[in-house]
Amino acid sequence: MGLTYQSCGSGVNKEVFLNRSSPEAQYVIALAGNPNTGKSTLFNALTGLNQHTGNWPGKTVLRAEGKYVFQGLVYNLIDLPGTYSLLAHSTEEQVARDYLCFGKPDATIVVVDATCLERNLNLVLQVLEITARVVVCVNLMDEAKRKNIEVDIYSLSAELGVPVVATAARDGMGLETLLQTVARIADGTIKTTPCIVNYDEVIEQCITKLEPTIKELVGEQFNSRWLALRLLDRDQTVINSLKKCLAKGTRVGAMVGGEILV
Ligand SMILES: Nc1nc2c(ncn2[C@@H]2O[C@H](COP(=O)(O)OP(=O)(O)OP(=O)(O)O)[C@@H](O)[C@H]2O)c(=O)[nH]1
Ligand SMILES: [Mg+2]
Repeated sequence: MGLTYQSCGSGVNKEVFLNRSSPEAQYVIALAGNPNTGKSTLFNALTGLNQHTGNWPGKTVLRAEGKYVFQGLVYNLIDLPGTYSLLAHSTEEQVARDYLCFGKPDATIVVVDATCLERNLNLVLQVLEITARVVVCVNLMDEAKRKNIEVDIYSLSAELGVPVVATAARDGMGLETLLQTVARIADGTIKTTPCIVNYDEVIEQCITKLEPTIKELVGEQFNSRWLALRLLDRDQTVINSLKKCLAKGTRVGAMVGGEILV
């Protein structure tokens, strides 16, 4: 839709085109979710920046970065493009997926739409396959209320094995609780037990065979189960990103020698 550096305005971080990690930040937090769930609205509310928002999908094309301070600590917040999956069928999906896997954020907020939870939970499960450091943010609670939709936050949290927080980002509702929860995930106070998809026996056997070799190659820094699944998919884009990451020996998303890794 022709989103350009100029059209993004001064609020959007230049990181969309040039990655600039805030050196004083203690933690890096990623914002993921389906298109149109309010990620950029949340990003703007927390950072005071002006990332593109609107009620059409696909506004955030590449990732943007800002920061916020909570209880004296600085958090770098990364607004990822909206995606329905992380299987890298599009640039947006690849940007989001690579950031979650190779950028190794300290916590990931998955923003879901309270009015169509079922569709959104597919992505939540995919994110949980990559990282356990997740907070699910059930946004648009005001819309859900208007439509008489009730969301059982406690049961959802119990089923997913990660904290779930209800918000209406446009009105600032629930943001304090969200920040508290994200802080506790980032500093390791909250340990999650994410719901992991179990595949057919033959696939699980292949994962078991592949994982030790992957761990030998990448150590504990990346999720070997998820990498095994992608290798079984023969996903060349993951292999390419992993090669880049290992060659640079650092987080994807970091600026190395003037080059952006994703
Ligand atoms: N009613 C209501 N509307 C919201 C809320 N949060 C966001 N919106 C609206 O939802 C629309 C989409 O919000 P965005 O923040 O652009 O969504 P996004 O997830 O960044 O979308 P993509 O960048 O396309 O992935 C905008 O019109 C927002 O004003 C909320 O809590 N309640
Ligand atoms: Mg957006």
